[in-house]
Amino acid sequence: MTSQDSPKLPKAFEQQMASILEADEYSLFKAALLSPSNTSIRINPRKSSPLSADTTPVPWNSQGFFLPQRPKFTFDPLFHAGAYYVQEASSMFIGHILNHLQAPKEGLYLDLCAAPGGKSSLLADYIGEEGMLVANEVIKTRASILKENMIKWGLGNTVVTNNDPSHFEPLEGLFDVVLVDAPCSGEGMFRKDVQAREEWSPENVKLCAARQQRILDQTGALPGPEGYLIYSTCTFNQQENEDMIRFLTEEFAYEPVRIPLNPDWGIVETETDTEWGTFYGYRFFPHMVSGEGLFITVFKRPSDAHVQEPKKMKDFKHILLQRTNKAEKHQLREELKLDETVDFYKLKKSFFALKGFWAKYFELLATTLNVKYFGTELGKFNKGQFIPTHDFAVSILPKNFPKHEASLEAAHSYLKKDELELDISQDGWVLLTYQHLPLGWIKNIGNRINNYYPKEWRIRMKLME
Ligand SMILES: C[S@@+](CC[C@H](N)C(=O)[O-])C[C@H]1O[C@@H](n2cnc3c(N)ncnc32)[C@H](O)[C@@H]1O
Repeated sequence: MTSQDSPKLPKAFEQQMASILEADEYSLFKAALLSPSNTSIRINPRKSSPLSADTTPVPWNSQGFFLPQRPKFTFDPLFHAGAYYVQEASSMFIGHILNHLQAPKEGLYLDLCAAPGGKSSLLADYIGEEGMLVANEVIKTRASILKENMIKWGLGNTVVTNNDPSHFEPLEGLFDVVLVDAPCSGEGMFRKDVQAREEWSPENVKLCAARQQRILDQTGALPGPEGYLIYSTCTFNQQENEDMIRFLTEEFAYEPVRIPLNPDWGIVETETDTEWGTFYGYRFFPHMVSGEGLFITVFKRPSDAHVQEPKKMKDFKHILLQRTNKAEKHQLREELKLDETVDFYKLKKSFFALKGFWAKYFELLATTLNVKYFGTELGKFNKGQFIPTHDFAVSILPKNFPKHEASLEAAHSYLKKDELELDISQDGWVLLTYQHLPLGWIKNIGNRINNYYPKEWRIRMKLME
């Protein structure tokens, strides 16, 4: 269904917005909310691929681009290679915030409400090789989607967890940046999502605000000294936005942070007076910005806030995970040509890679939270032969394997998990690439080429002629 199929907005919502906006502005706002939304993507800077010429840049994020129309992403092999993320433009403002804060790249970041992973992929880009991100999602099925998206993004700097915010309590003072992109009443998504309009009610706004308070109450002490908490919603009402600034600053010591804006962007700054000073919020209204509705605000912990420094554990006791021994590390480094900065863990027989610097943080997280994924799952040895995973194929780790560049047709066959007819001279594992980006593994066994694309990820839709 498109937004035009159901042009009605809830009456009480209209009244609420009419009290937030001036009368002449309100009609522009309503018209924008009932018009089709833009499509935008954020490119993966570590998997560069050519962009078509007819894109327009997102003003506040140099990796973001508007597309002239919405393509069928499913049929674009680069989408499956993790070359870009389809992300609504307003959300990309977090990149501008991080750049302005000069938040430490070698920091530990938490995205508390992370699925499907748009903002996590942005945080992962920002910290790159140096930092580590915990991308958490409380709903199990959504945590699986988050995991898949972070694997495709391929940076190997993320731990995906499936926990309630209350489970983070033992980790107070551990994080440099915490993002709470809270579940909300979704008013800013009305033009994209008709269901959001149908589910909206003043009672639901109240329920959402109560849930946001609970989440902030459980999260407010997680950033360490001079750490940041970024709170965002995709809704317009005061209860879920400015009232949360008041709540957080009543419960926890925080300092205000002001983010510079270019007036051409059309973003509205709001001021909320509290006992601790004036705090700033940033509102994205669809009639003023090229993007969906969003509210975002930034808080800074004082320098005397509680800090937690994990100690290196003598033993790492976990029901599923094990550290690797010297011989295993040596074997993996030799086989995969990975450098000394990479450390490894073992889950059953499969090996995972993680930057060694983060090992003591990871072990604390793994013994506190329900970890669904971390770093990059590399593969296992079977009778001395290394069997690589798909995750390794699409990761940015160096790969010491032969490559074969696929045509668009061959890439589609591969992604549908069809039988492949390719002219390949090398035997064994071969990395199939499209526009030089890895799509996954194939294996040449002489009379046949085996397709190792993950069954659960295969394209099921019929390709158009
Ligand atoms: C706005 S969405 C997150 C979008 C995501 N940050 C992104 O950019 O792709 C909010 C998320 O919060 C999760 N959620 C729902 N109830 C929650 C709760 N009580 N505590 C924490 N997260 C919750 C939802 O499942 C949803 O994935």
